[in-house]
Amino acid sequence: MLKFWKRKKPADAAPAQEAPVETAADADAATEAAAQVPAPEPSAQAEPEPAAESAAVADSFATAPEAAAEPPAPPAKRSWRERLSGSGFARGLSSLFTRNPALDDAFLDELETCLITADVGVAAATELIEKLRKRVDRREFADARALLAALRTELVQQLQPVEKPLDVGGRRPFVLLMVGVNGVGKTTTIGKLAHRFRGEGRSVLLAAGDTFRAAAVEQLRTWGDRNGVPVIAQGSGADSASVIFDALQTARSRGTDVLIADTAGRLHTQSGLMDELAKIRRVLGKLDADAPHEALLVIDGTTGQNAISQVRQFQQAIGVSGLVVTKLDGTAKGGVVFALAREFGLPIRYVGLGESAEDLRAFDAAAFVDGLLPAALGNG
Ligand SMILES: Nc1nc2c(ncn2[C@@H]2O[C@H](COP(=O)(O)OP(=O)(O)OP(=O)(O)O)[C@@H](O)[C@H]2O)c(=O)[nH]1
Repeated sequence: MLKFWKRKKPADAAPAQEAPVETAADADAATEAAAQVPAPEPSAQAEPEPAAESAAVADSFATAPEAAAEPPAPPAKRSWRERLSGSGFARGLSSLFTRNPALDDAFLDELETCLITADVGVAAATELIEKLRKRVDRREFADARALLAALRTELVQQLQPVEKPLDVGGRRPFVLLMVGVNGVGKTTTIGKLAHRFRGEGRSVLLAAGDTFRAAAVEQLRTWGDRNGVPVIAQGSGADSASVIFDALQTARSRGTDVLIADTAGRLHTQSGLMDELAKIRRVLGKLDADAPHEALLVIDGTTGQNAISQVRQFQQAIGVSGLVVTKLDGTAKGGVVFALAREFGLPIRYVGLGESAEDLRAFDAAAFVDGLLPAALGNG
């Protein structure tokens, strides 16, 4: 899980088998990789100590300085298609189009089933297929390749409204609250985000607000140490809102750019834990009426349509302002991204395409769709 923190020699870091640049998605990957060269951050020791800081907090800071001197080198980055080609969506479409099908009703029905099976959602899939069916009836497509190009355009158009990158530059500290159900990849995403923001030359502070799971604080500390990022913690069993409040006070006194607060994973049906999120928002509001500036809900991309009810419940509890969809590599079907976009229109800030730091990508609608579609016909 921690493999992305291992430092690589420059020769090792070069992409040994990088696919040739073939789409906007891949070109973007290269640009992002270049932008990820970490900039050094002033040592945490050199900053003034905050006035009121708990012993646990001071202890957390003591672990950071050495790592801060040597930020991790950027590892090789793989293309969106490489990461997404194993998804149910990509495999389904690929097997459908590679036999160069005739454009008849049976084919359109199969395509519709393929989209529904890939978690796009029944309403979205039906609507899309009906649009294509009308165009097939008007004989607009010469062959399956032409239809695939039209499908690509439709899919990109569906996702473009939610392609809204997160700008953490407007506030200082910019407070990011991470929420989500158990095991979706929240803590991993925090590690990746810390790495990303450090790479942009920003100072970062982590708040160990997951006081429910004993190992969570240690997990966060490990990532903090590796990235030269201090962690505010009070040990397990502490009040999550109090830890995050402490952290915001510290971030303000230190002039930190970004505060990322972890919270315990919770089932969206656990009302007590959902109430805790509302409390965190209230408590933060005492220091900064607008905090958190982003409430990021992390969704496991393999979850399927259950993701919809998760968003609904977290929306009610805390007011989600952005989404991260993780684990879209591997067994994820991929279509849930379209279902989420259609249902909520919430910005999809990032997607997780793997376990390494560079696999957390700023969401890019065209790159994502190109990664799902068969290369041989439409966009190879
Ligand atoms: N393949 C893949 N695995 C991921 C991705 N993001 C996270 N994971 C893995 O998902 C697992 C769970 O991640 P955590 O970060 O511990 O999840 P969490 O949401 O913090 O868990 P709780 O604290 O129990 O709520 C880990 O094995 C991660 O490596 C991703 O984008 N792709």
